[in-house]
Amino acid sequence: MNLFVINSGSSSIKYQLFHMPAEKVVCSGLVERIGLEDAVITHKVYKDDQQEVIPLTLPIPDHGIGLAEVVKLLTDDKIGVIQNPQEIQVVGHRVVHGGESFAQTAIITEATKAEIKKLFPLAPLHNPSNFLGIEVAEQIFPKATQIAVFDTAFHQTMPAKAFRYAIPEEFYTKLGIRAYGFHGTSHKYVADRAIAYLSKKDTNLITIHLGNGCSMSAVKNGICVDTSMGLGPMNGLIMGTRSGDIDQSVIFYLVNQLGYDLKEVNTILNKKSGMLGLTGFSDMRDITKAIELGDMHAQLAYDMYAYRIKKYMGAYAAVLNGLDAIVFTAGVGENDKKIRELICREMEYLGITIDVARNNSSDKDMREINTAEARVKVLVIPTNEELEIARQCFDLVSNPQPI
Ligand SMILES: Nc1ncnc2c1ncn2[C@@H]1O[C@H](COP(=O)(O)OP(=O)(O)O)[C@@H](O)[C@H]1O
Ligand SMILES: CC(=O)OP(=O)(O)O
Ligand SMILES: [Mg+2]
Repeated sequence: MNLFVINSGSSSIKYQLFHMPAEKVVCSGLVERIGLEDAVITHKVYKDDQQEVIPLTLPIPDHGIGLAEVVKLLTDDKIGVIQNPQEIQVVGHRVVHGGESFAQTAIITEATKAEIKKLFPLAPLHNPSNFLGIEVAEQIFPKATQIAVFDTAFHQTMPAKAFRYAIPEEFYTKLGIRAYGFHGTSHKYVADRAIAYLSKKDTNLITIHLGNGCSMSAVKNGICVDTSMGLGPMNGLIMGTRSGDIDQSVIFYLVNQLGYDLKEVNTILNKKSGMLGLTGFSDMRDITKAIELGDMHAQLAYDMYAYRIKKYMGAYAAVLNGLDAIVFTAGVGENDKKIRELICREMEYLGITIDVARNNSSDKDMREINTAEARVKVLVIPTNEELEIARQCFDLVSNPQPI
């Protein structure tokens, strides 16, 4: 079976074409820096264990144009891997917000699309591009079964004491206002790998997903018990362009005292804050370069970013009542050794110490970076949301659920 996975992030589109059930990757790619002048598509074709890499640099203003370019590459006369879009039987889509309607992966119907659309206001950087991806894919692959895999699904196991807000009861019961959590596909994928690696029955894990969006989860025996994002993907850690936790008074002050309207405040907190607001750069690679050039704003932002994560680690170690491993994943977590070092500095009390040489290794595979004597394993596990999505889609079409 040819199964194509589309993962639209806030700044990127990742995609992979799999032969299932063998999980063989036929081609994969990444459209990065969407919205910037120098967006890059890196398309990889795998043939007989050989890899051909095709890099293209072109302006890509939005996710729709990005996806159209990807489809051109898939069906290209010379480097294409399919001749006809009808060769794709299943398309798996990452959908960020599924609310309380979707604790499981779902076949996309008009009703599913209506639910996804209803949740646009809660995930404005994501659900619209996920939805666009679905509509583009329905046109390009009209014969394929389209399936949605939700970021929120993994977190549906959180207990009410973790997901409820202390606001009047009816806001939850009538309006569904609660914490949902995001990046669930990634947290689940790396947690499952960590558990297999630890080969231990009872496990307490903290998974730390640091991409453009960032979140952390406390995972007990493979089940999510708490996570840092909330009603929408704005809460918790400092991110590329999102503030993470702030005192709600900031919003009232901006609106009531300084005359901002709520739309502006939303744009500020979602798109102009986080590392971008503090430094002028949203991409961690630009920030580390600025630090090397002596930029004090960049250094402070970097310190704040690490400090916020450290605070959540303390909270989650308490929630879990113990810790076997912490896992770093996603663009920043997998690649930025300095941030891992800064986060784990002075954490001996929790049993966390990093081995400098192991942390500096440029090995791309899953690896352990703690010192030999450390009580807690510190793991770097490359996330693979696309593979996790492919597995869940394959399971669903192989064992369809009664409706
Ligand atoms: N070598 C690197 N060093 C530091 N940060 C990196 C590196 N490579 C990628 N990143 C960071 O990873 C981020 C993107 O992560 P990713 O998980 O792909 O994000 P998303 O899925 O949210 O678009 C970029 O913003 C960049 O800051
Ligand atoms: C939910 C979220 O923040 O996703 P991403 O990191 O892909 O932007
Ligand atoms: Mg991502």
